[in-house]
Amino acid sequence: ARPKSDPRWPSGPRPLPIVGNLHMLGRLPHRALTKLAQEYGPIMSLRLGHVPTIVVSSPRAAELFLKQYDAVFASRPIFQASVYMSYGAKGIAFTPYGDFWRRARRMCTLHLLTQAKVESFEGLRTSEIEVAVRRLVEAAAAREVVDVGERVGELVEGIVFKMLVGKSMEEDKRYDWKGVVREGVALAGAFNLADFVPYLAPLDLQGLTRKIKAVSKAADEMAENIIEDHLKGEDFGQQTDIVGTMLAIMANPNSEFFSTFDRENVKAIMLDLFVGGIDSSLQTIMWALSALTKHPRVMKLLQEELDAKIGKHRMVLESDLPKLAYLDMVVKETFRLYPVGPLLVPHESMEDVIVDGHMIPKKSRVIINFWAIGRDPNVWSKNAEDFYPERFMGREIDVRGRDFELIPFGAGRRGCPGIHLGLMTVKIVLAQLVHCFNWELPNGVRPEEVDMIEEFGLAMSRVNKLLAIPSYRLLDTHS
Ligand code: HEM
Repeated sequence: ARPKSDPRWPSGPRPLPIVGNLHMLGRLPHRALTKLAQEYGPIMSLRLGHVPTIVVSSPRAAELFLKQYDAVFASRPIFQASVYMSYGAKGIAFTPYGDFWRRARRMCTLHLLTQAKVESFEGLRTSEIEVAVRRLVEAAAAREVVDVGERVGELVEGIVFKMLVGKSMEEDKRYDWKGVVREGVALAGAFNLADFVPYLAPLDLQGLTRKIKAVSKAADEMAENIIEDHLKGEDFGQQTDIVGTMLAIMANPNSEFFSTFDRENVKAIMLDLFVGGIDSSLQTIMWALSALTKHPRVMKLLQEELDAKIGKHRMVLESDLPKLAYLDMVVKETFRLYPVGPLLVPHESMEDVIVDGHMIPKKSRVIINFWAIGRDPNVWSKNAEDFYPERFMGREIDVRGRDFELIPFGAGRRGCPGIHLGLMTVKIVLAQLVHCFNWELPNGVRPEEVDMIEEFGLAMSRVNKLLAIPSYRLLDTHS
């Protein structure tokens, strides 16, 4: 089908030969697409290279694509990154809809990423957080300027890695684990020309495919080692970490997942959990801390809530989290303004379908611009650009994919299966860092000067470091 010739194909900017509208995306595609949608509407069409693409930019339109017609749009396009990093799309996140994807995802939601499984790691989180807090107390005593991202990075990587594979990255000197995961995330999130103009793929003009191949080789060796270490472990079957649990389920003849997945599937699923699980939580915490540093009024209110509900004589416990209503609003406001997945992950249609009067052909790519929705004054009123957590007061708006004005985890069949883990990590780490420390800006930097400049990627991050001097604010033995 040549969508252009169908009058019901949604309107959009005129494509150029070969590149289509790719050249219009720039370094910050979520912003460029938001501007274009202001001209062409909440269901707009583009041609990215050769690929017919629909961009969705309002809550109502998102609900059509992710709820009403979710079954049609629940597939994913295959990217160069999925070919090499996921063994030909054998994982979850970048795997087209089908029987395999359904079973892999079912295993995650039934066994690996359940609320109960997430809660079972409370002890691990507590001890990792205590180590990080202790180190920060030392920095505080020395009035040290800390690179907040580095500290939070170590902490979150430590927690998630231990949960996934049962040990820390530092214990295993064979690889630069962090480097591999970080590079994998960066490459999986890049717009690769080869994904849009197939006949240019062999030229690899941006050099991305070469880099993808190199990092997948390292990731494969790492994954092989993790699997072997688990299978050889004397406690195989008793291991509680997520990879150990997965391998035990697959080896159990009574499990519905017995012999379902081959070695490459196991590695691909595992790598998806690394790529999906670490940076998303880490960058969300960084955006929240940056916004709080920039807005001392909000920081003060959050610390007052922590003081009132917990008191200055102890650290935050996970069981305190449900009592922290203002923290919940701060986290929602962070997701709204600084979503780590501003365009979620691309979807692909599995059949021709008419949505809201528009004919959308099979194999169209669908981009949900949640960044545009989060900043739309028609949805959030005139102060949409302000960091103002109070906007959620008394409003039943949830992040779990039910309320389409706030979908940082996506929604529907492809919505994030790691949502419990993500929310838990973000909330407990953020609460603890704000409860235990004041964060003062160094060298006379004023709060309003903290910049919020973003870099697009699979997990959108700050461009510049956040530097601050912690000072301990609890009245206990650490001081
Ligand atoms: C703050 C934390 C997180 C955020 C904001 C987040 C956000 C997202 C988003 C936006 C998507 C795509 C949804 C769509 O396409 O409609 C997604 C998918 C996914 N996420 Fe997360 N995520 C987070 C944490 C996690 C964690 C902790 C894990 C696992 C360890 C995880 C694993 C995945 C996987 C496997 C998918 C692919 C699902 C599929 O394609 O079926 N995420 N996430």
